[in-house]
Amino acid sequence: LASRGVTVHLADHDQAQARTAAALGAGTDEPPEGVVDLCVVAVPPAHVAAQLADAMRAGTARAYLDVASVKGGPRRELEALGLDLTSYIGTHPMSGRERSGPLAATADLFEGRPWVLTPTRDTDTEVLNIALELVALCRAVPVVMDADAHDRAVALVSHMPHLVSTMVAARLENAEESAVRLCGQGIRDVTRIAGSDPQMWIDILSANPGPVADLLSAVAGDLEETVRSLRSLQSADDAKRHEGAEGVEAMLRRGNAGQARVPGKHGAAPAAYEIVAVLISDQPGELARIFADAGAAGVNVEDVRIEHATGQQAGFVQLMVQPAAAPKLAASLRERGWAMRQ
Ligand SMILES: NC(=O)c1ccc[n+]([C@@H]2O[C@H](COP(=O)([O-])OP(=O)(O)OC[C@H]3O[C@@H](n4cnc5c(N)ncnc54)[C@H](O)[C@@H]3O)[C@@H](O)[C@H]2O)c1
Ligand SMILES: O=C(O)C(=O)C[C@]1(C(=O)O)C=C[C@@H](O)C=C1
Repeated sequence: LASRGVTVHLADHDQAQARTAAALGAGTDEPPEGVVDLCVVAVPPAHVAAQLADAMRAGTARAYLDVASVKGGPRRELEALGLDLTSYIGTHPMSGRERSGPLAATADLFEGRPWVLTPTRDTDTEVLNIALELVALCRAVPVVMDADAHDRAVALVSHMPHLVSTMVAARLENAEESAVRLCGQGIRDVTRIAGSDPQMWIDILSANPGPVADLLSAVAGDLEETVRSLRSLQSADDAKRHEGAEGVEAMLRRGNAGQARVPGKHGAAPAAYEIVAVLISDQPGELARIFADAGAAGVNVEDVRIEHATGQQAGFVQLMVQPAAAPKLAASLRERGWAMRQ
């Protein structure tokens, strides 16, 4: 917001956090002089209602919103406090980090991501419009939903996956070092969010336990079925092994079908890009150089992933490009001296 010319006043119960955010260019930690247009509350879900109530009673802003990961609970808490909620709208940007605090923040975090807005019949149109302006300034994609429908949806796409990631990561806790050192990109993808703050997630899960328990129980059913198939694969009997393989294959194919439904950039269907993998060293400026060389080759890089090699000052950059452009890009980069993965 600050980079788009909005005056942002930062406040936090831990002053050092607001000061750090201000030092990073996110705004000022000085309080505003008068009433502001919009008050954005971004505190752990259990504190949202109290924080909003304080701001509303102090007449801080013309409109109020929160960004908590759950919507039904905070709304009901606010209603119980007897506040006038015409100036409030509950929202949730569907993008985040597994680390907390201003040092983990990035200015482009919400670009192209859904941002849920949960207006009710009581919400002022002016307040909804201010929220839409915020979403547009952050270059996110607004999605209007009912608060409880939102909570059921995020149980499926965020809360249950968080627990499954956590359980996979938990298997590593006491694993042999000789096994853990082999961690590749697959397990990094599956476990990244398991590094999140447990207190924040206790708040989130406490506000949405039923839908998450139902989904986890369905996952437990799939786990049991897959264990049965794998046990059949261990059998000496051909027919049983065949049955086991069919069971595992059916599970893997269901996974393919679900994964294909995960939206790509800007909510569009995932594009089928070709990957051009280039070896880079951990030197400053390597990425900039490779992007400049891709640009010089006249190829648009659609997406990028970086794979770090354990214990080495090197890694692979996966440049995702339109399939037709991949051979041209690979040839041009090779010509400019880059080492490519075949
Ligand atoms: N991290 C994510 O992935 C993500 C994504 C979308 C929404 N959210 C939601 O955003 C909110 C903030 O999450 P975050 O990841 O930015 O956390 P964070 O830990 O980075 O920031 C929370 C801040 O709130 C402050 N704080 C805590 N209690 C407070 C209180 N009572 N009064 C004032 N300040 C208080 C903390 O000092 C901290 O600076 C949460 O409601 C979370 O559910 C998080
Ligand atoms: O990618 C992350 O690190 C997240 O925290 C992401 C994520 C998610 O599940 O997508 C987690 C919780 C938030 O409510 C919104 C986003």
